[in-house]
Amino acid sequence: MAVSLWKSLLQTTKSRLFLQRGVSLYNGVHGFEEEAIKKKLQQFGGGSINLSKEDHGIRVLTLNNPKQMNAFTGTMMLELQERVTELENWKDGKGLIIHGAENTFCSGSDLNAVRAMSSSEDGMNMCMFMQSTLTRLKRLPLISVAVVQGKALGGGAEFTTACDFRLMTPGSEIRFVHKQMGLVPGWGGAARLVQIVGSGVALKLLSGALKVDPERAVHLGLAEETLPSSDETRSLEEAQAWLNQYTKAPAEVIQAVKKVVTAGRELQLEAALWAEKDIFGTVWGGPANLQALAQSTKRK
Ligand SMILES: CC[C@@H](C(=O)O)C(=O)SCCNC(=O)CCNC(=O)[C@H](O)C(C)(C)COP(=O)(O)OP(=O)(O)OC[C@H]1O[C@@H](n2cnc3c(N)ncnc32)[C@H](O)[C@@H]1OP(=O)(O)O
Repeated sequence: MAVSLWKSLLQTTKSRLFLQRGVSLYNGVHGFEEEAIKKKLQQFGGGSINLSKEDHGIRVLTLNNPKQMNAFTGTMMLELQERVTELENWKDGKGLIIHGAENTFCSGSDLNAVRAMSSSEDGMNMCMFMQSTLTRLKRLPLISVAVVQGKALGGGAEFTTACDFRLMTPGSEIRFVHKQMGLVPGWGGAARLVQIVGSGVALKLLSGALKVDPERAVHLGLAEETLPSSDETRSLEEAQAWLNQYTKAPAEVIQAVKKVVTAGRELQLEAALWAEKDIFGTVWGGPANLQALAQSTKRK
């Protein structure tokens, strides 16, 4: 009796904690010194992370540092955390498109910052900071899609895996170049890659630092499809049309859909079932549900 009570309390706590916004993956117990790393990252400026205005429940996040092929500077890492917080508080959101400025996705960490932060302490803190931000990004109750134009290298390749889906433009490539730098992914990219393509394919992509073109990415299940256009504006429009297929419903329904899928992916079965029950309770008898019940029983 006591064991089952304890177990059920643990499941509830896990499923409730999981649904909370803004929860960092790491804290002082893990040796994460968030304020110290923020101060350090502030020293490596350049570029920005821009978030467009809402358009039919969809916003566009742009990695904007074209002079360095959209490499992530320290201040871009800080701005990304701020934008994710903004998105967590976006009540009417349904979808998010992420792309890089000037027709390339992202060439990973800014190597100038990496060189200046080569101590183990800095490396671990940056790794925990980015893992935490990208985990929050992946858990957003929005359907997210990365539009890969040009190159997504190193941390850029990892970033694409923090989106629900990837669409690639002709001639683009995703490449986990970490091995060539004597590294492994540290932004959570390896763990997510295994979830997306399985451990065998992930092992090949990482150990071979393989260039993954759109055809191969679709074949491996890493990307959904190759967009027809490589032109920046047109490919964004095509991505928007692709995403529209999955966002045609009120925001609270789309958000609930994403939440049950995230729970199913991240929690153990019983905790996922608890979470699903809680999420189901937010839409049962809600406006969209009542409206659907009042209409025809035929699903077209
Ligand atoms: C911590 C490790 C890991 C992680 O976070 O998980 C990383 O991500 S480390 C970074 C991994 N990325 C790379 O190693 C890519 C390095 N860059 C390249 O291979 C090439 O630049 C390119 C992206 C293939 C583009 O080549 P090309 O079209 O020939 O352009 P240029 O090489 O002339 O680049 C233009 C300009 O951009 C600067 N650049 C590119 N990438 C970075 C970067 N990651 N950090 C800093 N700067 C970068 C490059 O130096 C050029 O600058 P200028 O010479 O001043 O014009």
